[in-house]
Amino acid sequence: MNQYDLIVVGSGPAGRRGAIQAAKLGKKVLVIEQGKRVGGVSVHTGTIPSKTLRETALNLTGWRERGFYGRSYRVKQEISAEDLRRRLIITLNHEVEVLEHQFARNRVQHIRGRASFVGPTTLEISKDDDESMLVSGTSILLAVGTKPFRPDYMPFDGRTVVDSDELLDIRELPRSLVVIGAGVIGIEYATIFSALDIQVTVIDPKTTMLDFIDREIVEDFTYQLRDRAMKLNLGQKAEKVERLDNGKVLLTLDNGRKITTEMVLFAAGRMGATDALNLPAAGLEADARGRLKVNPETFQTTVPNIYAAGDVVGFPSLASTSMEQGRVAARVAVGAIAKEPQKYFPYGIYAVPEISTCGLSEEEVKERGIPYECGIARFRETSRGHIMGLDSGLLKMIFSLRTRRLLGVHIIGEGATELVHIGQAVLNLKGTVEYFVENTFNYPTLAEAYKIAGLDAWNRMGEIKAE
Ligand SMILES: Cc1cc2nc3c(=O)[nH]c(=O)nc-3n(C[C@H](O)[C@H](O)[C@H](O)COP(=O)(O)OP(=O)(O)OC[C@H]3O[C@@H](n4cnc5c(N)ncnc54)[C@H](O)[C@@H]3O)c2cc1C
Ligand SMILES: NC(=O)c1ccc[n+]([C@@H]2O[C@H](COP(=O)([O-])OP(=O)(O)OC[C@H]3O[C@@H](n4cnc5c(N)ncnc54)[C@H](O)[C@@H]3O)[C@@H](O)[C@H]2O)c1
Repeated sequence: MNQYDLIVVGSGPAGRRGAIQAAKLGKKVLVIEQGKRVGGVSVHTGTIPSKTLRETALNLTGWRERGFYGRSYRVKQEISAEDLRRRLIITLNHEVEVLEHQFARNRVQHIRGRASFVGPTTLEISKDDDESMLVSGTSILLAVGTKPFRPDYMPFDGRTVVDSDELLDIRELPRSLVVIGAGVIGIEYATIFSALDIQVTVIDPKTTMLDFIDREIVEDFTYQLRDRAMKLNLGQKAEKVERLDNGKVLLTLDNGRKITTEMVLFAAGRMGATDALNLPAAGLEADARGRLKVNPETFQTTVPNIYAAGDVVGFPSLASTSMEQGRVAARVAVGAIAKEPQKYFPYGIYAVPEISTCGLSEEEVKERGIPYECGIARFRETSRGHIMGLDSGLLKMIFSLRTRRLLGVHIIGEGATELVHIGQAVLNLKGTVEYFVENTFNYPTLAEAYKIAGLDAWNRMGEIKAE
């Protein structure tokens, strides 16, 4: 039986970062991945495909130029599923190639197969050809991620009623789409398909959406979605979903309303992918959603030599945070020093328009009883915004009146997910409103919105700290 310093199960963001970190520290590392190619959900069915689809949709529709040429402007008149898939395949191939090369040059060994525990230090790898082998690791990092929640009552067929994995394989674009679940996945896909001029309806039993985002940003977002005729049925439940003989799908809502659509995307959460791991053999147990409990600083599970990182440990379930968790877990696992991560990480929602946020929302600041002031800039106030033809976009910053420090930055509009990092740096470096007032920003840029929002807050804050 081959013996390794660290065995990593899963090659998504957490697994690959963890594996490479341990290899850089001179350790003998094995990655076990059941998928045909390395990369995990992030590369094959999650982050990268959805963001590629978004970019392709925006390019082919000419979305970014519509501020100048009107809503009917299109770069390509008839956009097909094949148009979207073509670019997806090229992007994914590049991603996999880079990963395989990283594994090879760092001497990370990689075996394709499904891992399950035989004991706390031993895993069995089952391969496609029914062969299996045993491997042993001083430490084991579980980076198995999640899979879509697929309840029995949903008549999935991979064609007209699909989950977010199956959506990437559709052969034809529907003329209408109902999205069940107004979480991040549901909202991102709903707005991407709406940008393709597909009639989109979103249904969610909750009366609000994206609750972790500043309300003012969500209100602006909601206004923009309604303005382009997307239907948001919040506080409503799809009680019955039936496939009809004519190929369409009929939904009956709890208020009696009926909706007929060509396609349903069910995006109501994800489950930890722990069912195949035979956890009891290692002395571990997952919760009802398949997730593992870890020490949030070391990512150690209740079994000392077994670590878990990424989506399988729950919130925040992002590729970005998963990478960092995997790196920290691997360092602890092989006995290296691991610093605590910085307090504030950004959240990017790649909807159309995109949203990004870092730090406290206005609601959270109020809840904590911190006296505060907000500064707001609209992209249409910036020269760059004029050049780009932007008629929407908003940057909001919240400052403490006691310390003058930045508490949160919230952005909606073009480039939000890139722009947020300026705010993130100021937050983590404990900067104040003066940073934005006293520094010169490139001109014309969208980043100038920081200056405008900083001045907006500063004008109302005065120059003296509140008691
Ligand atoms: C549609 C969608 C869009 C997203 N967009 C974003 C985004 O824009 N930004 C962002 O930061 N995050 C995004 N995410 C979240 C992001 O994809 C995840 O946070 C990230 O992939 C989690 O990484 P991970 O390493 O935990 O596991 P995963 O990427 O889920 O990878 C786990 C891997 O483990 C393998 N595996 C599981 N069990 C076994 C086993 N028993 N044996 C061997 N291999 C196994 C799986 O095959 C898989 O390849 C998105 C997710 C989805 C679904
Ligand atoms: N840009 C990004 O960073 C990004 C993008 C996509 C996904 N993700 C990550 O993926 C994870 C999963 O996203 P998600 O959107 O699937 O889950 P989620 O848990 O965020 O949202 C699920 C939504 O479905 C609703 N819902 C729950 N059960 C339902 C039911 N039975 N019927 C109808 N609606 C129901 C909930 O009210 C909720 O609004 C998130 O934690 C997110 O962090 C991140």
